[in-house]
Amino acid sequence: MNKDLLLWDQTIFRDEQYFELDYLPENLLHRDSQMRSVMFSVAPALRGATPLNVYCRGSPGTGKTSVVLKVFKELENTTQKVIPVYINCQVDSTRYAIFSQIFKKLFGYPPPSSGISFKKLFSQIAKHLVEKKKVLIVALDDVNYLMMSKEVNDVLYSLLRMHEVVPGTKVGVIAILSDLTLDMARDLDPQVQSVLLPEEVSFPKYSRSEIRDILSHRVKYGFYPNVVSDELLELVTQYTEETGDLRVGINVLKRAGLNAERRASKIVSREDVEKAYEGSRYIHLNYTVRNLKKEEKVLLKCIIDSGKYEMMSGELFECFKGNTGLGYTSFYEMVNRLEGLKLVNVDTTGKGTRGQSRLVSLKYDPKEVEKRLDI
Ligand SMILES: Nc1ncnc2c1ncn2[C@@H]1O[C@H](COP(=O)(O)OP(=O)(O)OP(=O)(O)O)[C@@H](O)[C@H]1O
Repeated sequence: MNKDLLLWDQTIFRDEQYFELDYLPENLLHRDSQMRSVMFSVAPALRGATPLNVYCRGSPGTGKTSVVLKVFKELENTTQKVIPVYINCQVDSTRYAIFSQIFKKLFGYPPPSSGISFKKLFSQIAKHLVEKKKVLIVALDDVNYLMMSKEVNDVLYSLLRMHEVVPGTKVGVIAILSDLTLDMARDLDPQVQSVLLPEEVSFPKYSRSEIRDILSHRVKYGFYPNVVSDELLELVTQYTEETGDLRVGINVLKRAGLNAERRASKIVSREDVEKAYEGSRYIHLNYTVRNLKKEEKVLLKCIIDSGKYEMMSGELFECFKGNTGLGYTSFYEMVNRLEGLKLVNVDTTGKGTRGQSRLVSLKYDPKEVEKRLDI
């Protein structure tokens, strides 16, 4: 028997949980200052006072959710006075749904399925907080989903002015935003802004060496020794840096490991990684396309329909204008945003005025983009 081959009951994974996307690492590398800032803002709650509100801002896969969940875990381990509630706004995207989740966390069961009015839901939550002397902290992850539906003002207003309706309630909000074209300071009603006044915590993209550090940690604990060479770790790092999203690297490692196992190999090969990347790179595409505005999708569709997968920006603008009725400023902003999201490349070597002769090209296979556009 070839001893280099894996037996059917053997595995190269020491612990597969290190490659799960919801795995919360014990140590969040390179996010000390963000951890400190969020902890500092919520610290007043430990003393029974109202915490500062926080606004975490950064592109996808830069550790925002992980930092907030880590702080929540610490809070729950430290005190009974604070009730942290994590809301995924993509799932719970209305004020009623969000308050139902808060109710469930406070009481341990959901509000009656027969349905109660929002007013009643609100007052039961507030009453409970006052009676039990608890401070409520609500994390609104992917708050852009509330901003698109304009629900955000109602949600924040209800949370942050709860103390005016029911004196004695203490509530803090942590808003997490990964759509960098939106801005809480600009896109909220002035009345809401005047009560939110958040501490902004920014999450820059990880540098190449930071990505390498984080991924090598996963390799060390997730695989047995020598399964992934340094050279291949570098390749995965490079792929991850191209999308700027750590999820891609983590998923490439997992898939590459599975590819190796399928070949009954005890080590991961370059082909295993390259094949894995073909699947994993679309994680970023799925996430970003889903969050685009309709007009941005139209812009991508114009490039796809041209059949060339790249277009001069003047020509692209004509198509965009024809389909949306929007002007050049919106177009210019959207192209920049799509570039920032790493969906298109913009070649700025052209000589035209106001960037009219920039070459805009798709970074992904047009067929893969089109499948996800949903317009
Ligand atoms: N500093 C870090 N150390 C270790 N793992 C990390 C770190 N930052 C992020 N990760 C991992 O990367 C993945 C994405 O992180 P996370 O969900 O926190 O990012 P995010 O900024 O909230 O993304 P999004 O905006 O897309 O929701 C997770 O699997 C997480 O475990």
